[in-house]
Amino acid sequence: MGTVHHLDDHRPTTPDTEPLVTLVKDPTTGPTTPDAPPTVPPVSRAVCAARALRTAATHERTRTAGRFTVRHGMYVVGGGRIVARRAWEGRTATRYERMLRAAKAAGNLDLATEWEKSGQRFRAARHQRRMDLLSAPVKAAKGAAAGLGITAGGLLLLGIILAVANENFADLATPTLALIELVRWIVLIITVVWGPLVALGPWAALLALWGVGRHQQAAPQWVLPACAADVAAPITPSVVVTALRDLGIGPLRTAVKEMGDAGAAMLGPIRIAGCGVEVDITLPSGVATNEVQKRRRKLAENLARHEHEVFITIPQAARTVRLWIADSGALDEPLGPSPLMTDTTLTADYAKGKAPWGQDLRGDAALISLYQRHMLITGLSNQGKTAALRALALWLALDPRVEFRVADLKGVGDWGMFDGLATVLIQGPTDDHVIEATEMLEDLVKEMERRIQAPSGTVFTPLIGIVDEAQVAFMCPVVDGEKRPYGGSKATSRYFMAARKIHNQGRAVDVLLFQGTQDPTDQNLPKLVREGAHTRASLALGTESQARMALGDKAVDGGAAPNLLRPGLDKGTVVVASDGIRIPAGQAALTVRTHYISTDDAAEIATRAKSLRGGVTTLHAVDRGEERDPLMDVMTVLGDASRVLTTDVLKPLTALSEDTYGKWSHLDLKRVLDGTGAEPYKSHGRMVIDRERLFRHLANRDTDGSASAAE
Ligand SMILES: Nc1ncnc2c1ncn2[C@@H]1O[C@H](COP(=O)(O)OP(=O)(O)OP(=O)(O)O)[C@@H](O)[C@H]1O
Repeated sequence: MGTVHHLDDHRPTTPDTEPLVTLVKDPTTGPTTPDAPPTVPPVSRAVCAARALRTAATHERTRTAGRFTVRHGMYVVGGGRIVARRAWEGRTATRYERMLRAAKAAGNLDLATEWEKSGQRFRAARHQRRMDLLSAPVKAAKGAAAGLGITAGGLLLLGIILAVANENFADLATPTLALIELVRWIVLIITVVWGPLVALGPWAALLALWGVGRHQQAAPQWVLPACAADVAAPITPSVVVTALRDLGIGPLRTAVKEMGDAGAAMLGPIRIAGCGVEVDITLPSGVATNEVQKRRRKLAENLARHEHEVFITIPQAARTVRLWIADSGALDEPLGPSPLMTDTTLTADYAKGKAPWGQDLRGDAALISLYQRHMLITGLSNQGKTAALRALALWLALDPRVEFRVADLKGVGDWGMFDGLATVLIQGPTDDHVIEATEMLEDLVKEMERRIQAPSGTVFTPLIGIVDEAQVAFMCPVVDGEKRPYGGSKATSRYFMAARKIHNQGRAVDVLLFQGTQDPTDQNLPKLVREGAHTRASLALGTESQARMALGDKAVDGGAAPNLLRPGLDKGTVVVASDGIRIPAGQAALTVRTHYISTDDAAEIATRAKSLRGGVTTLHAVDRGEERDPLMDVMTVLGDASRVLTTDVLKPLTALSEDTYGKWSHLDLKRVLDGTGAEPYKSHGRMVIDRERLFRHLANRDTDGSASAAE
């Protein structure tokens, strides 16, 4: 009850009584009454003191001061260690042995032999010096005696000359006395400064050790100032070796420790490469290249970089990894405009030319050949997939021989500029659009088969089918009259089978398929379709398994990692696996920052492409022979009856046009009637169509049509 009472008691309390805390902390103190002054148990003071002590000890200023003290103390200790080691190494063969071990660990046997020989030479010279030392005292005594004799003789001679010159016999001893006076003065000076020298000497020595330690940053990492790990730290051999040592790979750590300063023997020259540097590292035996590859983030952080700023590839040389390390922040700089925009006279050559797509990380132009290669580009939503794919198509459009058939299953106008350039342009996300896109692909298959049967040697113009947002097609649930699904990846799936056929046989007759898809899964991008593309490119993706879907196992195992691109920040950066682009030997993929061509700029390029070719008439639906008006045909079939069963409509429709309605199902009927107000509905348990409603729709449609025509 005491607790409740105190909670409700609003009388002022002195700060050090802390009644509430005391009651809560120590329920054994018994109930308190409002009249009795609150008791202050001794434990609360102890708690307060401990708390104050802890606050003081953990305060940021205390910690900084502590780190400062430890750091500078450790500089002296570390400096002492370094000086001692240097002195020791100067007198012994340790240095040669260390270098020998380093060269052996790095697998460089020639260098090891060199160091071994140097060590032997050092030992032989040292032996000689020691032997010379045995006879040194006798030589020194002789030398001293001779020196003394010469000096005394010299002084005497000088005295004689002085005595003769001054005609004073006493001058004979003057030079000797002057020397004695000099010695006396020197002794006097030394006795005066000796005291302060002895007092200051140790401090000067400590200062020197501190200087050495500070220069070498010889203190534990946790006490070093933050700027020691400067974000923009330049990449030096010692930075790379330390980063490798601290990767957490046991044998690598041991090898680097054995090598000490000589760990840099593992590194090739550090070369400037675009907006970063590149260095090859020959790993010591016992360390596999993929062990380093797996630790990309740690390596990057050890190098004071972000993960996306370090690329690890495996070049041809055995046991070697190649690091490309970006200058801090350089990858976030925007890339200049595309040559398609800057050079208005640019034309393209499908067979021999290469599309200027962007720049690789080294800053070299990334040029890609599209000749006889199917293409697949994937990525998360809004990362620049359409722009990257469209940039390639726009370059191809500058070759007037190339024919395009485009289905954009998003349909918000990203491909609108291909109107008047492509022979087919389907734009929209509905099932109807998927059906049209499928038919477009099936037409490509027919054309491909026709070309395959043509006499050998026939030259074909390139025919490029482009399906953007192809995942919409694979996920389409609609089934045709023969119960064949448009979507899915079964042997009966129409889109899938058409894509497969083009993949299998289109290349040789220049019928190609370019597909763009989003956020790949096994369902929206079936395995066989993924693997049928010769050029596979990926923008930022969510996971490594998606990266494998996008680029294939080989590329990912070789270091391709679109899943490590940063969604939103790395827009337009693609990882490409293709034999159409120059990929450095031993690498499986290339990271390309693509030039961004906006929709407006794309329209400008498309206008130029259109001027290169005669007018192209673009079909917005695939031509299925005679043009029929399904609603009018349904109306005809309904005749005078006010309501007709849907089952009774299909047959007469087929009689009207076998070609158009022969394969129609109830679903097709429903599809054309959707949105008309005359959709089939249930009457007495069976689906019917109402004549009156359809009539009303047609009447309105015709009025609207003539009204808009009159405008
Ligand atoms: N190369 C690039 N460099 C910089 N920004 C780019 C680049 N490409 C695209 N972007 C930016 O990304 C946005 C999305 O581009 P785009 O429409 O091509 O993406 P997407 O992946 O096709 O998107 P979604 O498939 O979700 O529609 C663009 O509006 C543009 O701002």
